[in-house]
Amino acid sequence: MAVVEIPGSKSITARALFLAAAADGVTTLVRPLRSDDSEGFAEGLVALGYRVGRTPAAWQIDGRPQGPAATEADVHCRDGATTARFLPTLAATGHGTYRFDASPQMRRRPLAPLTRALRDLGVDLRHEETEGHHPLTVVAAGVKGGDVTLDAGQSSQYLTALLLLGPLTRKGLRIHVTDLVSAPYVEITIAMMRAFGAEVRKEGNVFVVPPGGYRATTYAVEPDASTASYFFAAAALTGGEVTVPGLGTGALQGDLAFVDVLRRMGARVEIAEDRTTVTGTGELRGLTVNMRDISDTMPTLAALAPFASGPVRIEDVANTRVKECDRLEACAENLRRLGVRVETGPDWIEIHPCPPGTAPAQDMDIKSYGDHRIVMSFAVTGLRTPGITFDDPGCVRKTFPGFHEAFGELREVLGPLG
Ligand SMILES: O=C(O)C1=C[C@@H](OP(=O)(O)O)[C@@H](O)[C@H](O)C1
Ligand SMILES: C=C(OP(=O)(O)O)C(=O)O
Repeated sequence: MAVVEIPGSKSITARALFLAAAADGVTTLVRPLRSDDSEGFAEGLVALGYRVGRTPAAWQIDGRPQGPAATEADVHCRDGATTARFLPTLAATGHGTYRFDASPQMRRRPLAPLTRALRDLGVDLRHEETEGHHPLTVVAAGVKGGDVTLDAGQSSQYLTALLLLGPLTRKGLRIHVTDLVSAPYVEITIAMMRAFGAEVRKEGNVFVVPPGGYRATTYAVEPDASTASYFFAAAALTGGEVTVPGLGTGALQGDLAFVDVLRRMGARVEIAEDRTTVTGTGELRGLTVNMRDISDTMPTLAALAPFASGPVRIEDVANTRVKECDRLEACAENLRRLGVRVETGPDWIEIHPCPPGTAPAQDMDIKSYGDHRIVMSFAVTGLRTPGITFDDPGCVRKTFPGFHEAFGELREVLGPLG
């Protein structure tokens, strides 16, 4: 049996940093995620003139309800979509000229529905090269608020950014949402806004956010449920047992529902108040599953799928094509490289049973496309597939710099495999 301490949630750390920066007072963030995404977010805040004190155990942020202290800033958002979408939105609440850029990978990812909505709210936002992409400049003069329409069918992060903005506007916001993916992330946003003293009401498809700002608090970050998926999948695959403390019945993150998928496949799952345990039973059935709500765990399931006794079909995951890479094709290509039969459609992938390495494989070097989740997912495949290597193992730094060490330790505890 293995007890695995998983680092803090990326999504919760990003939201907490935004909320703390906008709050009235000093916020202490306990067990924040230390990774490229969250460090990038914190450094973005520093570039905007916020004071962020970082020790290994906690981060302290001096809130500024009036917006950034800097009147000019050049912010690099790295690979982080939460950084690239939330920080320009926060900057709009201030008074100054703020330029944002991102890595080549993040520059390719869209944000047009959000920038259109911000413009509709009167924000002066200019794209430098391509409409709806970084780099961009916000010439900020505060946000009045009012009604706005948003299509969040490509990313829920557009809606999260506007919800977080709501209490910082003069009149509040009424956000009319025409479509929404990754809905559980919006629930995280709303729960955390409440923890920082703000209110959100849902009236049908309209999210109503009154003005009033945020109150500073002490906030403990839960472990990252998407990161935990690799460790739970390892238990299901190997017949071992993995317990993750800190993720239980009260967890905010929708991605914990990945364990329900493992349960449907045959694993034993116990979700207690403060921990979740997955035990492999030797049985791993195929299934058809809709992963619209939990699509960050699509690659985890795809990488596990060839070991199932029947086909695994994952549906409604079109938006995984606009993540760090086109994840549907990246999963398919890597599985085919290992000799597995795979089909994809616009928003689905179907994987047929065939333990990787049993068919004559042409290439055991997994192509990561700079995507942390491709590497972490295929590390699960590697538990039962001798010889797997990665072209860019270090890209796990985005959310879990210590992943390979932690996964190696688990491998030791699970014992000889294969
Ligand atoms: O709001 C968030 O923290 C996130 C929302 C999801 O993105 P989409 O809404 O773009 O699917 C998820 O994939 C991402 O890793 C984190
Ligand atoms: C899609 C992801 O990240 P983001 O959109 O926050 O860059 C992810 O972590 O899987």
